[in-house]
Amino acid sequence: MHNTRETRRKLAQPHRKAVLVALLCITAISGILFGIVNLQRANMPLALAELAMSAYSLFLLARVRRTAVLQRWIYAYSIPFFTTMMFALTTERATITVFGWVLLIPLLSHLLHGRRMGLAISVFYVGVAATIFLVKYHDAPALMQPAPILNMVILTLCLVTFSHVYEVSRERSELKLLHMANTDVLTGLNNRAMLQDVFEREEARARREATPLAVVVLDLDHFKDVNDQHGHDVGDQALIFVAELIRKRLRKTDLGCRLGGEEFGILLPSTDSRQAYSLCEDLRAALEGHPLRVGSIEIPLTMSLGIAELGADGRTLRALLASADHRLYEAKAMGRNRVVGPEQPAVADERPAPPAMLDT
Ligand SMILES: Nc1nc2c(ncn2[C@@H]2O[C@H](COP(=O)(O)OP(=O)(O)OP(=O)(O)O)[C@@H](O)[C@H]2O)c(=O)[nH]1
Repeated sequence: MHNTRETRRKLAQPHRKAVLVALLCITAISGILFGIVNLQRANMPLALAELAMSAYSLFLLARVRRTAVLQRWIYAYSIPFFTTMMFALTTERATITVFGWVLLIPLLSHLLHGRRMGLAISVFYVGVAATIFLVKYHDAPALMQPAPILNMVILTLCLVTFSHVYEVSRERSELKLLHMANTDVLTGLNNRAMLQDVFEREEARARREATPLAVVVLDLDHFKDVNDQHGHDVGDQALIFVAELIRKRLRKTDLGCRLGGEEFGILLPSTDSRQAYSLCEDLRAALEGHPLRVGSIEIPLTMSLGIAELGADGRTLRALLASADHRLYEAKAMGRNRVVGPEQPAVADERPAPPAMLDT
């Protein structure tokens, strides 16, 4: 249920903001300096464009610090900035050194727009700059030699490539770190931090769309005995086995996680407590019917489950986990290997107690 595109955007936001703020400060100062120099050289169109870019940067600087729509302001800055650069290249009095600024485009566009849009913007503006260069200097024999042209082409290609590789690798590393921060190392399920994140999003959606949402807490019965009788490694295998069972049974929109120890949590969007009960019963019966096999031994396992529903049991994850946990302990108290939900209070039933070997 993880939206990678949205996650990438969120992860990149602080970097992009920092780069944009730094750039706006540099543009505001250098716009004034170049504006003054070009006024003295009587290059009015360029001087005015530079002073206007400087004033615009100051205006954006006041906006971007608190904006919730950073990407729009990034476009609002980068496109006029790169276009002004192209305009500067076309002016009669611009010296050849102005083309040096073009080398900034691949770096800035990747830092501001990410790998895809950054590459597209780089290729477009570098292409425009190359065209201006050829139109302007096609009859300058000193420049139209293979060596200077090769220098410029290779230097530009290097900058486009390095900026792109850097951005791709930064994105991958951040996604990997985020995945590690949200994953339980032993079982590969999500952890409590991820449950909190997803709960906030799903609770807002449930409120907006008036749909139900259920939270389940489940705990292995007499798990201490598994560790004591078969060792900690086998206990770990049992946890992985149960995690796999949960993973297989859940929909893509559900979220299974390990809360800690032998306790697991499940978030079920668009699911009321009756539907959650049926899923929990399936899980309970599946574990009861499939003992863990380690070599030639079979280790019977059972679980107890408690269900809470958004609204009736509270609106925060803490309140829902507390209700589900409370019902889980009712299930334990009633003999274990059972499900207790708001609609199905704990009552003793005819189901056999968990395997005797684990009851020792
Ligand atoms: N192998 C393994 N054991 C763990 C892990 N985390 C917690 N445990 C063990 O899980 C056991 C939990 O024991 P208890 O809290 O007494 O619960 P229980 O034996 O399942 O009893 P009930 O919950 O009352 O049915 C302890 O022995 C912990 O050491 C883990 O990551 N791996």
